[in-house]
Amino acid sequence: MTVKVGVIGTGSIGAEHVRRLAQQVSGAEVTAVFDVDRERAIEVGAPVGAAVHFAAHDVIDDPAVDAVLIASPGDLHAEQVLACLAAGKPVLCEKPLATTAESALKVVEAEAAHGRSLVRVGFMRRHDFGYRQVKAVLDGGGIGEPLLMHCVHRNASAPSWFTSEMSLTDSVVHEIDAARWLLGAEIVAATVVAVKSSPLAGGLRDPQIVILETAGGVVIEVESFVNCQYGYEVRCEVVGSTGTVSLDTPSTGAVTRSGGRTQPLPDDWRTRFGQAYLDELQAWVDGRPGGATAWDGYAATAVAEACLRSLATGARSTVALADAPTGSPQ
Ligand SMILES: NC(=O)c1ccc[n+]([C@@H]2O[C@H](COP(=O)([O-])OP(=O)(O)OC[C@H]3O[C@@H](n4cnc5c(N)ncnc54)[C@H](O)[C@@H]3O)[C@@H](O)[C@H]2O)c1
Ligand SMILES: O[C@H]1[C@H](O)[C@@H](O)[C@H](O)[C@@H](O)[C@H]1O
Repeated sequence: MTVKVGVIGTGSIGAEHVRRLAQQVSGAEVTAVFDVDRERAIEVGAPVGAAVHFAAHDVIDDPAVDAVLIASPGDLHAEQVLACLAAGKPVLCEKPLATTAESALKVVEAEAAHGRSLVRVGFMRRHDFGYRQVKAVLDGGGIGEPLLMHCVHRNASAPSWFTSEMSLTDSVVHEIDAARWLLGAEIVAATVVAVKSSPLAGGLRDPQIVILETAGGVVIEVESFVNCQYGYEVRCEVVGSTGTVSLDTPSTGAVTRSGGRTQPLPDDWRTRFGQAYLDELQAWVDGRPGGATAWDGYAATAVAEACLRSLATGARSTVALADAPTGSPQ
């Protein structure tokens, strides 16, 4: 059976998802798209034969759409996911699920009322081969008891409209989700530590260091540097009671010759996580379990909110998650 997908938002990642769904994911086709930038929607949707609609709800209500992928700006996600749930359609929502914990919780509650899993959140690192290897070692007890975690998340440069807050809600939110998933624990507190800003960061607080704490006392230290200049780099290391496990930058194409060794770096998330996005889409279309749930999206947003409070005040900020509603897929 072919899953007919409607896509809302055909910007950078929306266009990539449309292309993957149409060309690389088996059992899927893109039947409808919408973007407020109509020319962009036509440019992306027409080559794959999708109907180009005039509103998001036209995509959601289209009888030729079985499932919806949302890749619009983050502040629209919760409302659009709620509309998909009202129509009873499965939805893959790009991160973040919502920009406030309150609106994310409404999504969790609306899904629970359906009593079945309809929402996936695009935390694609859960599908990345390297991250999955780290997870397998941790789950197998390969390093004993996890004690602390170091994370590095660097982008070569951020767009002009990027803010210090977005370094937390757009970038660090990936580490928040990855840490929760890898460690199997909720994060209970966040502290943003003031560090010296790069003179090339255009006035942003950049880099930033964030200290997260889990319920079981594991401390996660995250560096987010969105104007590091040199390329895209995502790394992490979990230190356990009997060893460590690390995710390094994939080292394909390293050149060793007289004078030294050079290793190419990905330009950005497109190249570094290309296979993870594809695996995420294929798993979603196949209806396979795994991937981030609405609850995961809610928890990540609640922790990101705590980061924002800490950024504003300089103080440690605690996270108080609501009780999961009955029937909510975890
Ligand atoms: N998982 C990842 O690694 C990853 C990577 C990139 C982006 N994202 C997320 O995907 C989302 C989109 O990011 P992007 O980089 O593609 O941004 P973008 O600005 O390139 O694209 C957003 C698109 O949404 C459109 N849009 C604006 N208002 C809309 C509306 N009301 N309805 C429909 N479309 C609307 C814009 O015209 C634009 O084309 C963000 O939430 C971002 O955090 C995730
Ligand atoms: O929206 C992007 C995307 O989520 C990338 O995966 C991340 O590395 C960037 O920092 C973020 O700005």
